[in-house]
Amino acid sequence: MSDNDINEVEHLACDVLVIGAGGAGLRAAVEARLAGKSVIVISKSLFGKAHTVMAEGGAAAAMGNVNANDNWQVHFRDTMRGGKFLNNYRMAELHAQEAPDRIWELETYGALFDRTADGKISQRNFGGHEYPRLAHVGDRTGLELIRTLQQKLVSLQQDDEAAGEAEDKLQVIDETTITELFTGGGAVKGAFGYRRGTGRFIAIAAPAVVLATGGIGRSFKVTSNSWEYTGDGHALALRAGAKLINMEFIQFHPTGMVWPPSVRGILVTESVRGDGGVLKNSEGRRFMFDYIPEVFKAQYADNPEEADRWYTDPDRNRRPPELLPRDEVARAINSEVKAGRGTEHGGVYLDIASRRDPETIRKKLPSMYHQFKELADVDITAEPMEVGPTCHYIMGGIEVDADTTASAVTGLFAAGEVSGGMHGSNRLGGNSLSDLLVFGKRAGEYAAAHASASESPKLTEAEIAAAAEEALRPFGNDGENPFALQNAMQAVNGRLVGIIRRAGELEEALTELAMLKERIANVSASGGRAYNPGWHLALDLRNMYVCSVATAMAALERDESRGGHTREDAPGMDPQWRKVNLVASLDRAADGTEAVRLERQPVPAMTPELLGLFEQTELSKYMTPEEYRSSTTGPSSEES
Ligand SMILES: Cc1cc2nc3c(=O)[nH]c(=O)nc-3n(C[C@H](O)[C@H](O)[C@H](O)COP(=O)(O)OP(=O)(O)OC[C@H]3O[C@@H](n4cnc5c(N)ncnc54)[C@H](O)[C@@H]3O)c2cc1C
Repeated sequence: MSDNDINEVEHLACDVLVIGAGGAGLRAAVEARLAGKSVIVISKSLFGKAHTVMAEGGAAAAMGNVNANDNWQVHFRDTMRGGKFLNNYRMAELHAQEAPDRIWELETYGALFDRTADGKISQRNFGGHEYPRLAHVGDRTGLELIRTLQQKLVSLQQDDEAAGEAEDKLQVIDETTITELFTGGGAVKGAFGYRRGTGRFIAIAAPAVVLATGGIGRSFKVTSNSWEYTGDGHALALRAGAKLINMEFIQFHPTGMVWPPSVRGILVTESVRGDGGVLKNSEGRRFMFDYIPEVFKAQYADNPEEADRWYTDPDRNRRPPELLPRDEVARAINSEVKAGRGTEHGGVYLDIASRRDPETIRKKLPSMYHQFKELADVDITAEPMEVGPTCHYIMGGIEVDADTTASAVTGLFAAGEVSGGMHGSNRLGGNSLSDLLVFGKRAGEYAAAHASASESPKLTEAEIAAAAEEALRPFGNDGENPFALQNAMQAVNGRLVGIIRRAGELEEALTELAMLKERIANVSASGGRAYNPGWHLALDLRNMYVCSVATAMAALERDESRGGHTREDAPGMDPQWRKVNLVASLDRAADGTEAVRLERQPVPAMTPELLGLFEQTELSKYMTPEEYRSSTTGPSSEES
């Protein structure tokens, strides 16, 4: 394409437009194409570079390969406990029921998981999961998942070619960022964006759009997330009229690298603890025994001997407290560092060297071995790692119907990390890869069905011109540099909306964010449109901003502590708050200014059958008596 084409908008159309080429987007695309629809998949980064590719530990699915006692009911229970019972129970139920099929199906697409001695898919232990449950490929599971789904896409394209399809029925357009969704009459009708390499605009008409854009981690400085995670899908959905739920719940993974500064935040997989690693403070104390909360006391060992026996005899011993859900471990590390028992660089020690032999460590954790060797000059087979909490995942996201993944906007679906509800207040490790497979498939299926029942929409020149004008606005501004503004926003979030929160600080955060609003509206970009990261960030900033405001507002409103939301001034869970979802929407004034609105919405009540999977004594720790008394008296006999 010559530079002369730069001002010509590229026009495309399809039945199902999938925004995002991570696991959720690719799984949705496969399903929509299998349903006979024409599909376009858009990816902000290079194809194959999505967040999913970074996933290390594995995908949780109750296949029962390593412990035959596992089944969907146990997985459901673990997921609800991990989310502190704020989960959309129907999503958690579908997820637990369908995850095994989604994993087995991946094998039929060509995935090669690690095996047990008797040839089944191997499953590893992870925090909050009662049994070994994570199907994995060493510590590079996401890479295999993406490789497999990409291969499936290529095979579908080859099928189309062999069938003599004149048109390209399954297109992948990478290095292209969507900046607007087009809507009309309460329905989505397409999207607008730019090709990063050239700056040329692209407009795609589609009656069904699946958002699969991942998370918001780049709003924080210390994060395991890559540059793409600027909350684009969350913000696009809000602007289109959809709602976000429970944006206050952000997962700070307990173990990110803390040293050297250039790699601070990069993830240290939970598999290190799943495979025997323990956390120690600067006094050499294995401190997690001091932090087992009341609600988990029955399931976690209170002494090192029992904890260590669990690795070889899980049926007769309780789990090590290093494998508590992530929110608990992150808070414990934070407390140790605050109490002055941290390491030189402000973390704690994660020690696998003294617990497993070097060969086992290198075999089970090859990426971790190389990561520490190359980035920190630390040999994890001989010395402990220094680790600390890092912003990792957002549990909040687009409010969707559990079965169909439909948002409040007709034709707009969402799956994967960008959607909310499934994980409640805290996600268990491994439950994201299975979530994106289960709900990615459902999104593709229901988006295809919606497209079948819809007319092909038309985009007007006026709405395309308006989207182009908005995208070019930073070039006409005389404001600040986008990188400086991103730093400022990250500083506010890290300092005032981080792992431990207080009402006064959240109010301060909202005031400081409000002051940033004007500056972000006036952010400027210079240079040309081809490969211009300053311009790209200038456009991302307004998305990060709106997500940050939704998070701070919800964090201020929820004056209790639950999962990924800890209020120092409101410690402990409140059963009344367990019944509340905080729902954010966007009000738009005539002059185009946006304001986030927050409302309380009741959490749907669990069915008696699902309530019956829990002991009433356990439910009483989370629920009001009226709620848990409607349940029967404990786990059904279906389970062993
Ligand atoms: C280091 C690391 C390790 C992890 N390990 C595990 C694990 O072991 N198990 C587990 O279950 N979870 C793990 N997670 C979490 C999990 O990987 C993610 O939550 C999950 O992969 C998200 O998948 P997704 O399909 O929703 O989105 P992603 O994989 O994040 O993909 C998002 C896609 O959207 C595109 N996109 C974003 N914005 C736009 C836009 N405006 N226009 C066009 N495209 C856009 C991106 O380019 C990308 O293609 C890990 C996360 C990290 C960071």
